[in-house]
Order: sequence, then structure tokens, then C-alpha cells
Amino acid sequence: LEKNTQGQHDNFVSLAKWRILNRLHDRNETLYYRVLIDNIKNFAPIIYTPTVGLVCQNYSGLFRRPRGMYFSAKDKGEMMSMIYNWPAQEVDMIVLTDGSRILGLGDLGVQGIGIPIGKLDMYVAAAGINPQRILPVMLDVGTNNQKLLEDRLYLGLRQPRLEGEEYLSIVDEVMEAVHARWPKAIVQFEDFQMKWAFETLERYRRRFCMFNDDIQGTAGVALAGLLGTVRAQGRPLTDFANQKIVVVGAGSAGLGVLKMALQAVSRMAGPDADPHFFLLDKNGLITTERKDIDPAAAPFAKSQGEIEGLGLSEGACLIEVVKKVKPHVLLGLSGVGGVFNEEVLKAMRDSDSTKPAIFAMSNPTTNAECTAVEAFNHAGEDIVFASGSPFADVNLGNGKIGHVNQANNMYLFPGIGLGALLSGAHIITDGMLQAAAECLASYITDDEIQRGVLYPSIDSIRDITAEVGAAVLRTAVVEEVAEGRGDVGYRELSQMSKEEILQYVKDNMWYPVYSPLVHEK
Ligand SMILES: NC(=O)C1=CN([C@@H]2O[C@H](COP(=O)(O)OP(=O)(O)OC[C@H]3O[C@@H](n4cnc5c(N)ncnc54)[C@H](O)[C@@H]3O)[C@@H](O)[C@H]2O)C=CC1
Ligand SMILES: CC(=O)C(=O)O
Ligand SMILES: [Mg+2]
Repeated sequence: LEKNTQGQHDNFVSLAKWRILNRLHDRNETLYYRVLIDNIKNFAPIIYTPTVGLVCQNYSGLFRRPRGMYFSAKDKGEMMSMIYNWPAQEVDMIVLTDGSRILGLGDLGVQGIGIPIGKLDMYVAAAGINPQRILPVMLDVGTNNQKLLEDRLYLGLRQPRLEGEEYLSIVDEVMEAVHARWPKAIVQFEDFQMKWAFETLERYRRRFCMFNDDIQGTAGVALAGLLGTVRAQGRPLTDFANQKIVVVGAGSAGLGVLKMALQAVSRMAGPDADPHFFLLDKNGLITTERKDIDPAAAPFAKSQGEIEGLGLSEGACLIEVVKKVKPHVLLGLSGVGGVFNEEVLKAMRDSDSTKPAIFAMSNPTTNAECTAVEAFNHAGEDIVFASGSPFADVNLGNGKIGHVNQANNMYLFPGIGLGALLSGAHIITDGMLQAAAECLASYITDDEIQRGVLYPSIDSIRDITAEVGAAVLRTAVVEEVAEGRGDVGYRELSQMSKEEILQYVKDNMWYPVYSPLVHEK
């Protein structure tokens, strides 16, 4: 590969690697997953962000053979029989998308199937979900991407997206069919545009064992990182309630993060606590003056009284907010590359924190709010930095290294899914999600925190996932939503010690080894 791709653009090389891995998957699934697990640090950026974004953008051209199931608006009324036609007897994990907001790349229609495929490959690699029991699902309700509608290779329905009740009736039908055949399967909603992300989560979370990864998985990962930044400042965790956090992007991810952060502050400082969160969207700072404010953003809108003293008002732009607030944390989930420009990053030098934190969480790499080099160059060497897609560590000279963290929901969704699955819970509660976030936060030692490390290396993703899965499972038992699975019911689970739960989780993780052709006596 190296010889054949010499002098080529990075994207070309990454896509070539993706093709090779994809062909290996088709020839020898066991070997594919073994290669992935043994080289996760090298290959996660190929099967997952950032390359998966490029794959989705070019999916119709790259397509050779199908993976997963497609439910089109034209299949209405037939979805139950389609589900019963899926060849696997058992399905444990489903990742489902409608392709309407793929990473920060917008509406990619059915080409978004690359995301469920990539996420489920992470499930196999990180959580040891049996690859025979995973199911990527695409809901093809049309696309509003004009370029795709005109592309003769486009594989999906050539019609504008369904809206309203028509749309919901398709999702309802798929969810009910899945539940009828595999009542214990976990369904992960992924990369839905904001309005449907929130609405489907509310609609299904009390009826099915499902979660929305962009809202809930991301929130847990961000919270773990935010608690890490408090520790990095040498402060007690309860000081989290006093942190000034500027969140750029008021979409499913940004709002999910703030909601979970608010819950954490309430636990630490009581329900009347008044956290210092500032929320911006494409129209600037969100305040109570905002016209047609989204109900999900309303709880985080600043009142005039709260910001007057700072000299801020409705719609204030990012640079103004950073200069006046002097935040401890600047967190981007806007999907817009480069919005943390030189001026904004330089303003972070005046942060009130001894270790200002910059989280450029948007994916893929080109959509990151800033690069790692930009962050360390402009905001200074004392920052802690995290990005949604991987960047190399930054050489700061004098033998010093600027550590780059990857703040990505991949640290939590595999453990949330695995823990929920083994618990046999019929729903995924806030408590289970909180346990996942706390588990990740506590994984890092003080020594690592001092070096700017907020998240463990992806090399240990299987171990992290086992711990997170165990934490989720334990909480499901404590909250009495666990119903068990197979021979291991609620009673057996509730009698296990903490160590036994962890062992139980590990014992249930699939690992790629060839199964013998002849049964050994
Ligand atoms: N690192 C991670 O684990 C995750 C990263 N993400 C990334 O977050 C990004 C956003 O995802 P969603 O919230 O689901 O999208 P969304 O479309 O629901 O929300 C985007 C938000 O950003 C705002 N925005 C757009 N341009 C802006 C600008 N110039 N300045 C400030 N705000 C601006 C929009 O007004 C909107 O509120 C995507 O790039 C996605 O890849 C999402 C989930 C997890
Ligand atoms: C990581 C992820 O889920 C996203 O960027 O949407
Ligand atoms: Mg996502």
C-alpha cells in the first residue's frame, strides 16, 4: 500500500486502507476483527472518524456489497416481515440512522449507512459484541441533499425527506418490528438531525431499550472530560459547580452535554445551584430574549440580569463572549471547522483557569473547531486539549509535549450497549448513563491528569468498555430495571459482587478466534 500510494493525498491513502479492510471483512470476518482489535489505534481512524465520513460522502461509488438493512418509505406495512427475513436468529445490537446529520457533514441520505456500520465495528472491537448479532439499519425516508438527488449513482429514494407524522410512522413501524422479533436487542439512534433526535428519544426511551448516542453518549464523555479538567486545576470535584463553560453549538450534542452537566451540578451543589454555562448557536449567545427559542435550549438561555454585568447581550458573538466571560472551558459541538480561530484561542489566554480547557469536539477532522497545533500555539502550553477526531500530540519544544485527548462518544457507547444488554433491562435510565460517565471519569489517575491526559488511550478500549459495561449493569441491578439474560436472571445478577459483575461482563465479550471445524472431544 505504501508503495502504491506514495505522494498521494492523505484522504486517498485513508480510503485505500478502508477498501483493504472492507475487502478483508468480506473474505474473513474473524481475521478482520482480530486485525482491528490488535491495531485499534491505527485502524479506528479508518473504520470510524474521520475516514468513515469520507466513506459516507463517497458511499455510492465505494459500494460493492450491502451490509445491514435498509427500510425505505416504500416498505411501509412490510417492515415486520422484512425483519423476520433477516438471516440471523439473534440480534443484540442495532445502530440505526436516517442519514440526516452525518458527523458534521450534513444530510447524506442512505450513504450515511457507513456510520451504523462503523459504530457496530467499534461495538465488536471494544465491547466484544458477536459480529453475527449486529445489525446496521438505514431508514430511507428520502434526502434533502440536492447533489445526491441528482447523482446517478445515488442508491436511496430520490425524494425529499418525509416530515411529521409520515416520518414518525416509519420509525414507529421499524421499532415495533425490531421489538417483536428481538425484544432484548439494544437500539442506538445515531446521527439524526436535532428535531428528530430529541423527539424520538422522548418517544421511545420509556418503551424500548434504546438511547441516542449523540445526545447521551456524547454527554457522558464530555462530562467525564470536564470533571478531569477540574482535577487538572488541582481543585476538588465539587468545584465543577463554579466552572464557567462556554458551549458552542446548541444542537443534539451540545444540549445533551449541558443537560448532563446541569444534573451533575445539581447533585454537587443542590437543585438551586446556578451554573455558569453559556450557550451559543449560529446566531450567537442564546438568551431569554431569543425569538423562537428551541424548547430544548430554553433552560440554558441567559437572562438579561445574568449577563448585563458582563456587558453581554442577546446574540453576542463568540469572541465577545470569550473575552468577557474568561471561561474555564471552551467546548465546541457546532460542526463548523475553524470557529475557534486565532483571536478566540488567544483570548483563552486570559481564562480564569490555571489550565484552560479547549474541546474541539466536532467531526470529522475538517469540521473540528480548531486543530491541536492551533490550540497549543495560540492558547498557550498550559491548556488541556481534546478533539472529537484524533490529532497527533503536539511538540511544544524543550522536550515538552502537548497531549491530545480524543473526546469521542466511542469511549462510552460500547459500554452502555454492553451493560444494558447483559442486564436485560427493558429501558436505559439516566442513572445507567451517569454511572457510565462516572466510571470513565474515574479511570484516569491523578498522575495522568497532571500530564493533560483526560481520557485513556484507545489501546485500552476493551478494558474501559468492560469497566463501563459493569458500571451500567450494576446500576441497572440497583435500580431494579435489570431482568437478566438467558440463565442469569435478576436474582443471580443481584447476588454478584462488584468483581463478579466485572468478570461476568468480560466473560461475555466475544473474541475473534477461529472455531474448530471438528468438535474437540
Ligand atoms: N466528539 C463526539 O463524540 C461527538 C461529536 N459530534 C459532532 O458535533 C457536531 C454537531 O452535532 P449535533 O449537535 O448533532 O448537530 P446539530 O446540527 O444538531 O447542531 C449544530 C449546532 O451548531 C450551531 N452552529 C452552527 N454554526 C455555528 C457557528 N458558526 N457558531 C456557533 N454555533 C454554530 C447550530 O446553530 C446548532 O445549534 C457534529 O460535527 C458532530 O460530528 C456529535 C456527537 C458526538
Ligand atoms: C462521534 C459522533 O457520534 C458524531 O460525530 O456524530
Ligand atoms: Mg454521531
